Amino acid sequence: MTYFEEPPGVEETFEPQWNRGGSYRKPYTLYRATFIHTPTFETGIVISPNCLVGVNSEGTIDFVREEASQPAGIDGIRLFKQEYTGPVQNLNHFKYVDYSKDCYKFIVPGFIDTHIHASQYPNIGIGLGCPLLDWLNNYTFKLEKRFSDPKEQMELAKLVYTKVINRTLKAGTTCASYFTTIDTKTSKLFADLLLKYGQRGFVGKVCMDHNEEYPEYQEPKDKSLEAMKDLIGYCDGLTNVKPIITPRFAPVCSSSLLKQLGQLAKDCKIPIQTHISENKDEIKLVEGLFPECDNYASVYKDHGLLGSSTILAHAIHLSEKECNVIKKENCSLSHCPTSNSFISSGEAPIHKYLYENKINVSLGTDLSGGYEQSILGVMKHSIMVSHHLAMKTEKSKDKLSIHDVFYMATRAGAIAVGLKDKLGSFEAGKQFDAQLIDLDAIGANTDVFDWQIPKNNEKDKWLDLISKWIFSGDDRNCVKVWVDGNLVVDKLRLGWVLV
Ligand SMILES: Nc1nc2[nH]cnc2c(=O)[nH]1
Ligand SMILES: [Zn+2]
Repeated sequence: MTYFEEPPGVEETFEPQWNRGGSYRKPYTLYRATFIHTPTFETGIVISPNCLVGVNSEGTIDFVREEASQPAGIDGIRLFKQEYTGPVQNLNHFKYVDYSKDCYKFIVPGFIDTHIHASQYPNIGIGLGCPLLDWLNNYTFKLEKRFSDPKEQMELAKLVYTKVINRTLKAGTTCASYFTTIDTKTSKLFADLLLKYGQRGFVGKVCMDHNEEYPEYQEPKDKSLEAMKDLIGYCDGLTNVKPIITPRFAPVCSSSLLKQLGQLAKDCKIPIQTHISENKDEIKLVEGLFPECDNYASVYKDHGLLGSSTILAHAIHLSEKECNVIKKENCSLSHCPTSNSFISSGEAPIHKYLYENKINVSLGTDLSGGYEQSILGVMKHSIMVSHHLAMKTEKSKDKLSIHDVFYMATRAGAIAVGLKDKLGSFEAGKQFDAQLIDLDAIGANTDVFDWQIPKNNEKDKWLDLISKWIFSGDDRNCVKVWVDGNLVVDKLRLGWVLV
């Protein structure tokens, strides 16, 4: 038997070349650490100190042994090997990474951001105080249009898309459902960059053919459909980078485009993302444009765009009738509270959607309506917005809990992007998409005092630490990130820099 225990910081580095068909094989790796996840909505947060997780060369979790009783280090590994009955035939060479002795470190699933506009990244923090429709016309369409300008598009796209992928990855986002722009060439470049940096992602070339307020930014219906098909072909055969059909939102799409996109999604078995019910003026606009439809949700339903692979972003002002349609169609919502506050769109009643309507609700940064690139920040803001809602409604049950937001950031996200069997928690058969959190990371804000350190698996103390992480932590606490078992961010490695 050979094994090597590596000090934190000198693990394998990411080599992206296998993504388009290379043959790199990772060593079988055993991770020992405190693992924290929400396997189901009902279970709540499960904390497993001294847990042993085996990850095979495909990055798939081979087994999870909770509260492994073996001693850490070589003795434990010898014992483990004797007892191993998993599917790997020849477990002679493996790597062993042990974080269990460090009480400030724990491993959580990678975050899943279910609504983010990659092209809007440069506009973070810009446009404060502008309501949605003005914000789109004054800031957003202008920036997105530049990605179609032959004079600057490739340079601009490379600059912006490289930054947004790396910023989100280093904040623990292992998978995201992106909007790009109406431009196909730069959307393809975006797919290439996801592959290059190793983030799992959905590429949504924006489809819109009816932009009355800003006619310079739209494209003819047939061109939009052809471009979408072109992108679908481009992503064919890729495992971690997939296309997603993206009618921007009903006000800028003709009925015919919506219908044909619904059909395309069905024919090619491709997921769908769009916006819904974000702003009251937007809702009035939709009523005027689609008088034959019952409500905003019905516009999408009547055009064949609702189903279990549909992500609807914002959903702040839904009627009960619309909630019923969304539940019946098994769609997921993406809650974007930082954006809803920044553009002052409203406070979505997420507790009600989760517990009464039983709709799957995930989280989105919605850059750059949202100013927060990290899902950890969105978790914090979700709770704060729910407290404001509860003060307004005088219903304390409107408040979201730590468990709710942890679940929404991980498991609910996996359900929303159609990867519930593959991502979102630590179970045998799932991919190892994970982040190592260090509350004692260099430069971090999270001060943990002696009496706050959990001993003997004290669950309440662990929950306090998780709460401390959500409220006073940030991307500095996320020190390593794995996608498919590949280490794609390693801030413990000497010389690590953000691209
Ligand atoms: N927040 C937000 N809402 C939208 N509705 C339609 N397009 C957008 C967008 O880019 N951002
Ligand atoms: Zn959006």
